[in-house]
Amino acid sequence: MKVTEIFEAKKKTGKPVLSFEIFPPKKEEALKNIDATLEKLCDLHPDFISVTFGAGGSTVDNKTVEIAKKIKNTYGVEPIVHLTCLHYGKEEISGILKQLEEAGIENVLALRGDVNPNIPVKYDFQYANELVEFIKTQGNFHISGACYPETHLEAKDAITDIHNLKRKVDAGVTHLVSQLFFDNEAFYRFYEKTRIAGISTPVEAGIMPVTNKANIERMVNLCGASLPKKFERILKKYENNKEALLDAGMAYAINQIVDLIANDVDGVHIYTMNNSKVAGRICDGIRNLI
Ligand SMILES: NC(=O)C1=CN([C@@H]2O[C@H](COP(=O)(O)OP(=O)(O)OC[C@H]3O[C@@H](n4cnc5c(N)ncnc54)[C@H](O)[C@@H]3O)[C@@H](O)[C@H]2O)C=CC1
Ligand SMILES: Nc1nc(=O)c2c([nH]1)NC[C@@H]1CN(c3ccc(C(=O)N[C@@H](CCC(=O)O)C(=O)O)cc3)CN21
Repeated sequence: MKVTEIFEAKKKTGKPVLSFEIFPPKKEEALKNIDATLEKLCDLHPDFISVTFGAGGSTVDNKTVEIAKKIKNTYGVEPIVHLTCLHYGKEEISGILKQLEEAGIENVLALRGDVNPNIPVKYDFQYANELVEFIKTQGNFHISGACYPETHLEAKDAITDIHNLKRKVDAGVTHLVSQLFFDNEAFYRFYEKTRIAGISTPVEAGIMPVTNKANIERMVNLCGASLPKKFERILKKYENNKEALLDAGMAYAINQIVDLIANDVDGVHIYTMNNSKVAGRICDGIRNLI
């Protein structure tokens, strides 16, 4: 099923779409555990699960398609396959799309991807909208894209970023997933701007539950998300108490999601990142809201 159809069906129920994100583990050992993780995540009945793509290098070692197939065929959940294009060329992307078509996987998330200084850039694509245009020529895929409630770090300003987002939507993106954020007001302001710009696709809110301080700091540096005062106080108070920080992080994420749902958000995308325990705790907290 295409993601657009999932949004249409969910809209009729008055409930938001719920999705998770996972990554193919790098270590052989973790790869063995992925089945147990997938089983637990799929037991929570998300509407779809997105699977990240390597930053670059060999497409042969890339486990993304294999994991997406498992999500679809073994667990009956719809997968979305991320595709990044800075470090891949047209032929490689085309090859992966062929594999997806053969596997009956219809949904992709077209990303430019982060710059990896250790891998040479291929110059077939510079921005995600170019990847979207290329995918359009390669088959009948539903294409999702990323968006930035607090503006992409490399963008000149917020207006330019929204104009670039509109270009990406005009190229064929029909669903947006937001970068992670901790301040819902920033998301609401951004959502309004997308409507003013003439973007009418559903926008899912990206929520990253705090599991440890180092991880959050790394992600905040990479994404440029602002930290509200009340969130900073939590991080500071519990930075040396792993269990307490996890409890507080769960409560914060659940609180954010409850507020988003109360404000009729189209969907919530949880950056669960292979942590089924965290996904389970969050779903427990919102069981009657979704
Ligand atoms: N779930 C995930 O894995 C997510 C990953 N990301 C990462 O965020 C980064 C950016 O990816 P995308 O949003 O796909 O990139 P994008 O190509 O849509 O935008 C990247 C930057 O280039 C600008 N830009 C876009 N199109 C342009 C054009 N045609 N001409 C000039 N400037 C343009 C944008 O304003 C932005 O500053 C990547 O590193 C991606 O991997 C972001 C969100 C979620
Ligand atoms: N700029 C940007 N790049 C991204 O890759 C990205 C975003 N933004 N925004 C949201 C999601 C969140 N992402 C994440 C979040 C956490 C981990 C993580 O916990 N990684 C583990 C293990 C990594 C591994 O084994 O490969 C870690 O401990 O760092 C990974 C990707 C990827 N996404």
